[in-house]
Amino acid sequence: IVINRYSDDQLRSIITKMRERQTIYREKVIDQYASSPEITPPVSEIEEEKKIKVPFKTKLITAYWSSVDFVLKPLEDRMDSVLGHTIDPFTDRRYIAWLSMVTLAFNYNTWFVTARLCFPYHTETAIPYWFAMDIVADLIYVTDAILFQPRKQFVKGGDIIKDRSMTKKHYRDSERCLADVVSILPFDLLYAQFGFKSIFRANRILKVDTFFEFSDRLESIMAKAYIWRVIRTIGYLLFMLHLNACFYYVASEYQGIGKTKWVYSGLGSAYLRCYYFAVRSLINIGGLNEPHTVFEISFQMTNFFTGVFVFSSLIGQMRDVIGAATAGQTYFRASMDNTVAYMVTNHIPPLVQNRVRTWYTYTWDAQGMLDESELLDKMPLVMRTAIAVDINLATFQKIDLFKGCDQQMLVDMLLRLKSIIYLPGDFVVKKGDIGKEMYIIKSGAVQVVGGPDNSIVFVTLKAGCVFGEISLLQSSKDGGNRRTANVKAYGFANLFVLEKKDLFDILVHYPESQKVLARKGRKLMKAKGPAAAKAEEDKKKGLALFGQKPQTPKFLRAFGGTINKTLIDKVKVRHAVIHFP
Ligand SMILES: Nc1nc2c(ncn2[C@@H]2O[C@@H]3COP(=O)(O)O[C@H]3[C@H]2O)c(=O)[nH]1
Repeated sequence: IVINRYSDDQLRSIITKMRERQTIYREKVIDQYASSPEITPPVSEIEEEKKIKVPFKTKLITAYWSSVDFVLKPLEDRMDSVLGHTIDPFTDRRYIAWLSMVTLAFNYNTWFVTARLCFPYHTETAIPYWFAMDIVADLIYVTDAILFQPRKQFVKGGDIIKDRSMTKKHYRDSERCLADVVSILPFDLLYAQFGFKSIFRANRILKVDTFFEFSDRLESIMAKAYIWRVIRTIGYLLFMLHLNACFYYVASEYQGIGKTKWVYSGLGSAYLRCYYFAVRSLINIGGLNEPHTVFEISFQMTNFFTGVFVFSSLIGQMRDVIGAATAGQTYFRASMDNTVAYMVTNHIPPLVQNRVRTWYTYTWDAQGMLDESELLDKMPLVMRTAIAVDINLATFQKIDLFKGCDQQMLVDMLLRLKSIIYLPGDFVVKKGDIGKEMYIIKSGAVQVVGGPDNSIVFVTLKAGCVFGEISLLQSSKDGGNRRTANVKAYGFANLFVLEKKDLFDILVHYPESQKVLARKGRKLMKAKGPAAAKAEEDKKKGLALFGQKPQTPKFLRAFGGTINKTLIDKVKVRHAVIHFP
């Protein structure tokens, strides 16, 4: 019975919405990371049915992991206090240290499994040692698979998953886990049937992913990552030679050791001699005994081809790594060479050329690059801010001019700074010029100079001081925006430049700071502006010794302006020559 059509419709729509919402919440309960309802359509019935039907294989795997958990849970819980609930694989140094251990174990397996397979290294006396070392390597593998890998945090849909059950599940579902499990399968048990043979340990090589992970992490934390890259490439080269030495020994055994001139003679250290053969043969050095049999010729030819293709590409890779590491230096050299060539073509005076060269060399030595901003521009704002704040905020907070200004304004300013280097004696600011930027001294010093030939030094400003702010903070009315003094670099001066346009762009957003700076600007103008600067100049020249010009006495004035003037001029001359009391 419908009493009111409208209210009936409303109620029905509410019920439908409630049902939909219930479905979504149910879905969220099953998977807490499911996307929001606006994006994900409600789960259809068929999909839900699919979820319910768990295949036998999945059931088996779940049962397997449950039993593993049952056995390992006490150990895992105990290790929580040492390793933490989960591990951040990107920043946790302990994890990187652990990866180095696993890499060591992996390398032990990779190099020795092959060597032991080909060379007669399984002697009665050596077997116990091999056995002991194998066990140590296996323990490292197992520890990694049980305690470290399942703890590794991962990123899902932008979220860092730190929940242990999730990290464990993520690892267990990954191919890495499959490789890890296969790599620790104890085929060694077959020793009982077939004897002590390293072939049963060949599956240990499947843990190669850990080696690559270690390599990536190491690169990301090293200041000079190219050093590791070169070492790694050399490692690949040595391993190729090692494999070749192994093949050569097997080939020699196949032909009969010492049977022909080409094969290994059986004298001295087998490994060393075979490695020596591999080096000469793969690097195409030559000077080897000529192969005679078809087998020997084929082997040798394959070696030469491998040497040409594989070795040349590895050596090329090494050149790339070193090239990338010195790219900055190459760019600097090219820039300097081009500038010098340009100056020579345009007959620039040698003095200027020398200054330009000095600037290039000093800039490179001081900051390791020509333009820092080029590098920072590529970064997201938040990173640039972090770097700028870290390097310069403390210095900025100490600057008197900015005291009382908004902190955020200072941060905004830091982001607009440009670094620039002046050579000794360079004029940074010239009196009377329009002030379009202000400077903060990063390192070195500048001098405010004046008088004839700029020989009077009013003040020397050091690292952390600001200059060029007076004209910047004045309006262009009445020439207030003109530089009030000359400022010269004393030694090499590394400065930050803040352009007027940038400063005013920032100040628009900080009216309070704008007022503070305007007030300080007026004060500075009074204290150091043209009038004050003139007085200071006079003082430095020595004229200020006599203080203010005294008023002409009344009775002298009575004698007339001319006498008065002559008298005073005479007095001035005497003052200038002798120290008049
Ligand atoms: N006129 C003057 N300028 C000074 C003095 N000490 C430092 N300076 C700086 O020298 C700068 C010259 O250019 P600005 O006038 O823009 O700003 C000036 C000040 O920042 C001083 O005693 N007098």
